[in-house]
Amino acid sequence: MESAACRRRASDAEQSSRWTYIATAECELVIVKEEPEGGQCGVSEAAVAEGLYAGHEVKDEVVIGPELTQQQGVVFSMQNTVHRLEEGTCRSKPEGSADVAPDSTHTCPGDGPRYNRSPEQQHGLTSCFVRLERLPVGDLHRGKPCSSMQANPSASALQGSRDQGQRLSSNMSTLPAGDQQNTVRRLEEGTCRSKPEGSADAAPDCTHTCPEDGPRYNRSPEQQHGLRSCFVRLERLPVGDLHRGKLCISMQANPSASALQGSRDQGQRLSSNMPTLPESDQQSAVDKTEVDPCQLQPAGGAGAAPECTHTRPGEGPRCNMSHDQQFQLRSCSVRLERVLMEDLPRCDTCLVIFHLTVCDKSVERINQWNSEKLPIYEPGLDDVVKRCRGRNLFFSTDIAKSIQEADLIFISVNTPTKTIGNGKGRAADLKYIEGAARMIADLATSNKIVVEKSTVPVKAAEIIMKILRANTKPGVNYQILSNPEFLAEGTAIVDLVEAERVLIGGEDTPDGQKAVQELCWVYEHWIPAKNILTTNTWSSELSKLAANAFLAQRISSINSLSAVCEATGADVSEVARAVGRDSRIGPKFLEASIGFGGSCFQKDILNLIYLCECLNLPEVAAYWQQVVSLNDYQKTRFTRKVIESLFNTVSDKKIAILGFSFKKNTGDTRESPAIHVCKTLLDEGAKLHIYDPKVEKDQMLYELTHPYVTSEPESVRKNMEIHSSAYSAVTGAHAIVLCTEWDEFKELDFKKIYEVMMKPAYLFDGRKILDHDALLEIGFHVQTIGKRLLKGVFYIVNDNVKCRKVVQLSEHKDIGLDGL
Ligand SMILES: NC(=O)c1ccc[n+]([C@@H]2O[C@H](COP(=O)([O-])OP(=O)(O)OC[C@H]3O[C@@H](n4cnc5c(N)ncnc54)[C@H](O)[C@@H]3O)[C@@H](O)[C@H]2O)c1
Ligand SMILES: O=c1ccn([C@@H]2O[C@H](COP(=O)(O)OP(=O)(O)O[C@H]3O[C@H](CO)[C@@H](O)[C@H](O)[C@H]3O)[C@@H](O)[C@H]2O)c(=O)[nH]1
Repeated sequence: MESAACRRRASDAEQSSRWTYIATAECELVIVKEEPEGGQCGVSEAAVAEGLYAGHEVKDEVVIGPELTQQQGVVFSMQNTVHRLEEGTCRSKPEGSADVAPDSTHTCPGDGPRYNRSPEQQHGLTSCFVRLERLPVGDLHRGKPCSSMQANPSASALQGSRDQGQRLSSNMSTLPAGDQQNTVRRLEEGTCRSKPEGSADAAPDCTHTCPEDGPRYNRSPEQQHGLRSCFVRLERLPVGDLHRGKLCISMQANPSASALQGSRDQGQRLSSNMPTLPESDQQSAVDKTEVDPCQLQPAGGAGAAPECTHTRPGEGPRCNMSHDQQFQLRSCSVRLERVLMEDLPRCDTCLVIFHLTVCDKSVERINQWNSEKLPIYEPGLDDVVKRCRGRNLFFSTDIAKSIQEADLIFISVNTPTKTIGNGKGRAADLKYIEGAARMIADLATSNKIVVEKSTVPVKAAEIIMKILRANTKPGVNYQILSNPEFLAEGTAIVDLVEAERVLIGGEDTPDGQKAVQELCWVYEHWIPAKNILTTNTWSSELSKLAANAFLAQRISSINSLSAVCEATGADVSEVARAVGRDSRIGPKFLEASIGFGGSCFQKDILNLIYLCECLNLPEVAAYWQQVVSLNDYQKTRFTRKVIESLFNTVSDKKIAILGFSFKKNTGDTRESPAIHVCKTLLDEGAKLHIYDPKVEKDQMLYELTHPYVTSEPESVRKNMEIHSSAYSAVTGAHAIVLCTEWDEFKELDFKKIYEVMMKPAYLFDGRKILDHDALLEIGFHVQTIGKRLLKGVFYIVNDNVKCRKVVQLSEHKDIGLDGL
């Protein structure tokens, strides 16, 4: 497929002409008007006239020359900004503007008159849409050319420039877009290895920590200060922010050249009213200002402006503001932000700039999302919700309103395995997807991009498409995209913020590709463009199922080998390490366990199997079926080992279960292998004492008394006890069965535990996380996955030499000193 940058240009070019920014090699930015039908892939006549493009010439008013390269990507990333401008502009009346524009072609929704603006006024406005943003985390370590950072645009260079934002990024433009962020890192960490003008020679006392060789140069604080501006990056504002009409008042002001003169740190200058706030609050300040800029009564401001012509409803009086005050407000509304190095790894900005409303038809869930105790446990999630809820993140059951207001709608509803009817036990139940699509069709009143986020069988987007397009209202168009989610529970935030890849599939039509680019643009706020893959819709849907199938297949493969290890004396961890060292195989997802769990793997492979059966591909279906069957075998094999080791009966024995969630760092119990273990032991008459750091009591009861698990829920309730600590769960137990790899289990005092258990004390480590030698030494009988453990007995040979005699632990007999 052609590059995203090029496609974006091409799709932009299909629309009417618009403004764009072009950077010159001399670190100047010029605004030119782009004439798509004349230019090739975005080069305009004006740009050629400016001498910006070697090899391009104008013939008969048509630009002839080579296709633009990726280098211009950043330039194009600003186009939407500008585009918006022209599209909606503000409804405030700019000074000196004509009255209500009779010929206004503005398409911004909502009421109120619009005003003609002279090109100059529009130019002034463009700077409003510019936003300085800190740079995404992922790209920081590459150490690309420093030379572009030397330039510290002088005050005079800024004079007369109305669009300071552009100025600031002026020296970036000579680098390919993708590399500009790397530049930034160099700056602060090591500074540059290029010799800045007027600097001392290689710094003897250089304390720079930047790795790699080459001399470094001292920079005066001034030079360093100057460099700071390099951290600033221009970005267009997100779609969601643009229709709200919040920015109007603050956009009138166009700070004068003199206001800029003498400022070395334009970034700060632009956000001049921010530094007085604690840094962490600067963004909220921006929001607050946006919420109601017009009603601010600035210190020293005149009273309500009598001639105020703002027409937005529901607003109080507006205040006259001095030029300076306006300048301050302006920078607020525009959200010019200083780039703070310490912010970089956190990616707050990307959470702040989009307005998200999460809707669920479950009132209970939404209430939980709006409460202090969120409905799920996920590391880091509380912080994110706390920071964003009520600002740009909202949880609501008002689905109608949310659908009507949104530009993009993500369908993220559940897609469980069917439990009845055709395809029962394998096919995905798409009733929730269908329900969501019908709701959108009923409620939408404007164009929507509908994004299929749920994991679905191939061709599910067609169902959504059919429903939406069969119910389309006049003036409402839909584009349907597939954008599967690859995050894993327990690491969800990191997986989202630093996604290795984002996959977007769309229709291969101009409108489809335009929608794809809109979504790409959203992700590009924090994901490097090279990590965003675009495909057709069906490839995207299938890739999600395939990814999960591959991951699960690796686990089943290593689990199958764990059985071989136990039978032969090989150690599955060593085998996994050796095999995973082959870069073609890789080390991840080779951890043998009691079997994979979670709401996705089994469901999605079954889904794939069903698809293969429907496509009359029985051999392929059988291949993937084996991954699930092996997983069942592994769970059964482990539980059987527990029972056999305990003299083949667990009836009335007290068994402590450590861990109930399907993996560590989540409270999710869906398809947890612990359920299988517990069910089997309960069926055998055991008394279970369960502890999990994050799973609630009710959730365990729900899972173990579910009709799929037992026909005697009362008996289950009687035979299980849920504990709030591992120590209380193990007291008096015959055996411990560790089902989840929670880190805290590694820290337990097993000597203490051994003391309070029945003897012989058995421990079954289903996750291979404990120190088995130490446990054996304490006296435990230990069994684990993929390794035959030897019971060792130490005895004193002389004063300080310890010798260990090993005895195989296969015969279920307690081995004391007499047995040696
Ligand atoms: N959980 C994960 O880690 C994960 C990761 C990747 C992909 N996925 C996929 O994402 C989808 C959702 O997974 P989940 O774990 O969040 O499921 P979930 O069951 O926890 O949540 C789905 C929510 O959708 C709500 N819902 C259903 N129909 C609705 C409608 N018409 N309107 C509003 N709300 C509706 C339900 O009330 C429920 O709260 C699934 O397809 C899953 O395969 C999940
Ligand atoms: O080497 C391994 C890795 C995992 N597991 C187990 O496999 C299950 C699934 O783990 P993981 O994949 O880490 O968690 P999920 O949240 O289920 O995430 C999977 O399922 C999601 C939903 O589709 C996808 O988005 C993710 O990419 C995919 O990893 C858990 O029981 C793990 O204990 C192992 O037994 N051995």
